[in-house]
Amino acid sequence: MTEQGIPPKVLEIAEGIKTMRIRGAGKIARAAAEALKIAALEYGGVKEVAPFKRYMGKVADLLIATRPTAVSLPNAVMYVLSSLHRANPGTFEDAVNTVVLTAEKFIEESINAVKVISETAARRIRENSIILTHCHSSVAVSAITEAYKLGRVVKVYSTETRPFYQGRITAKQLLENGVPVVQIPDSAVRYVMHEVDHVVIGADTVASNGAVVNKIGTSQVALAAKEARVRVYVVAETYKFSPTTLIGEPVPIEFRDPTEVVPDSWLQKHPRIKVLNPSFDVTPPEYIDAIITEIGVIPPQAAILVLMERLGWALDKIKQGGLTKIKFEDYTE
Ligand SMILES: O=C(COP(=O)(O)O)[C@H](O)[C@H](O)COP(=O)(O)O
Repeated sequence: MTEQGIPPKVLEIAEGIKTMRIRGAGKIARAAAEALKIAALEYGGVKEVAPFKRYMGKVADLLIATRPTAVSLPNAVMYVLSSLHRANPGTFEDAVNTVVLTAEKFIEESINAVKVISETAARRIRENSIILTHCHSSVAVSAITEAYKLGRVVKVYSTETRPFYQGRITAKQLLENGVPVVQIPDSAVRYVMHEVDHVVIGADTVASNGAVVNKIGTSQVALAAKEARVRVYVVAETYKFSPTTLIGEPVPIEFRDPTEVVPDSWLQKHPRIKVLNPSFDVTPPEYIDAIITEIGVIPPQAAILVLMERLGWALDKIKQGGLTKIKFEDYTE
């Protein structure tokens, strides 16, 4: 990336998100907040509020364009930049401070949310449980580890999560935390489901109707769990709830390069075979038993209440402007 005037460290974070060196909805959100903080501190333009706001809007657009599906990314960016709108800073220095302090607040609250969710989720895991998780969710790993510390987990099935194999990160982290883990191919989910007591998964986006968008294959896991009457818990911070879904905006699903699925040489050999690589899917609310957030455990159908409680400021904006999408200049101008 070669955007003019944007500090190299910020470009590096944006590139890291794009190439999935920084991945997982929570980490992406915190990295974006950190990038905004760096951008504010390293701003090299005219030291006045208006050009600074325009510059921050540009940085926001760059960050948001990196990956489309996890709403944690635009929510984090909006949380930080809307503070500029709310605080209405009189001086350039106040404006920079506002961004820096709000970014730090977001990061701190986000880390704290993971802790609260983990403690809450651990209490819902029964003694001697076998857990199944999919992909790599830092909240799910933390929640499962917390339950293990309470002596409630005897084994975790971790799917390998083709094509990017995030499940290997999950397996390694759980093992480092002392949790007995068994790595399985995604296609073995239904085979092991009869043994499983709880499915614990993360989320990239929760829609206003309680549908959960998460790593591709999550909906198949939930389907197999429903058939086997296994409870499915989604562990997700409230900034993963999407305000724009309330006005009917669909959650954009990211499609990634075919070479993540098959090697380029194979594609060259078989030019008429098309390869589809959707990165996320949607699990309908009826396949989810509870969404565990830092403000409590809710049935997916109560997602709207979380949106009103935590993202009311974004909802107000939608109502006022009748916007089909929340635009960043609405917060920064
Ligand atoms: O689907 C993924 C990661 O997808 P990707 O690897 O494509 O980013 C995770 O389950 C959620 O992001 C939640 O993660 P966390 O709980 O860490 O926020």
